[in-house]
Amino acid sequence: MASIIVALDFADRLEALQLVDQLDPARCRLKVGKEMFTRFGPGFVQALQGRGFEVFLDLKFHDIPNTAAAAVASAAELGVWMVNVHASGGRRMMEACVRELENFGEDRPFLIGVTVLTSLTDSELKEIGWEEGAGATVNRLSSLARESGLDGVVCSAAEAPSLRDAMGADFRLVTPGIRPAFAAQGDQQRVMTPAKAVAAGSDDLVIGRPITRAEDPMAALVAIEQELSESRGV
Ligand SMILES: O=c1ccn([C@@H]2O[C@H](COP(=O)(O)O)[C@@H](O)[C@H]2O)c(=O)[nH]1
Repeated sequence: MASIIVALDFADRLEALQLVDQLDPARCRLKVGKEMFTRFGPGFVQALQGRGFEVFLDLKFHDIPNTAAAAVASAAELGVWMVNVHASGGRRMMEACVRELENFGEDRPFLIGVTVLTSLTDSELKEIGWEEGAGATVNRLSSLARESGLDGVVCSAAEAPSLRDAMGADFRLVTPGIRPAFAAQGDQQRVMTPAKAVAAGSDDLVIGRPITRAEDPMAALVAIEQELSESRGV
């Protein structure tokens, strides 16, 4: 069954924790990204873990192999559930990260590769020299990530069906850019509703503002859970 990962992007630690304290670790995981980690550091991750949550540390490392591998090891020491690197950092960088995580045995976090940010369109990709467009680029970077030993990728749900076919069932597809019908698209470009994302083959739905910026965040989460149950015929 697909999981929900709530993206905590808050400038205020207390505001984030007020939301977290209404959530149930049995029903969702939490994502800490660049904003909150830069402001509040490992202590914030530990505060979430102390409340029983599994944490996806979404820092999207992209650096030379030695530096990226050391950063991933630091995340593993923090005991996070999942950590990520940019697949465009290349094979040697990803392989170095995988090797480093072998030191953590079965306690290691999942390591996934960011393919093409869900905020990017084909024309924006052309501007940075990625001429093939999102679909083909995501396929290519996902193959590289799998060959390098990663557990899965971050992609948009629009790319999930072809990746699921190509990569098989045990390659994790983590999809941000989830937009329920009631939510604004904002800066996201390659978006999909929760039910369609699951039908497309997503394993983990990363959902931020549709929940965190809703007038009633818990009602928004319940509506999303209901959409998912109905799509499963539950
Ligand atoms: O391609 C990517 C990679 C990461 N993200 C992150 O996911 C959340 C999405 O939040 P929303 O508020 O639901 O848009 C956010 O933290 C991003 O940094 C992504 O959106 N796309």
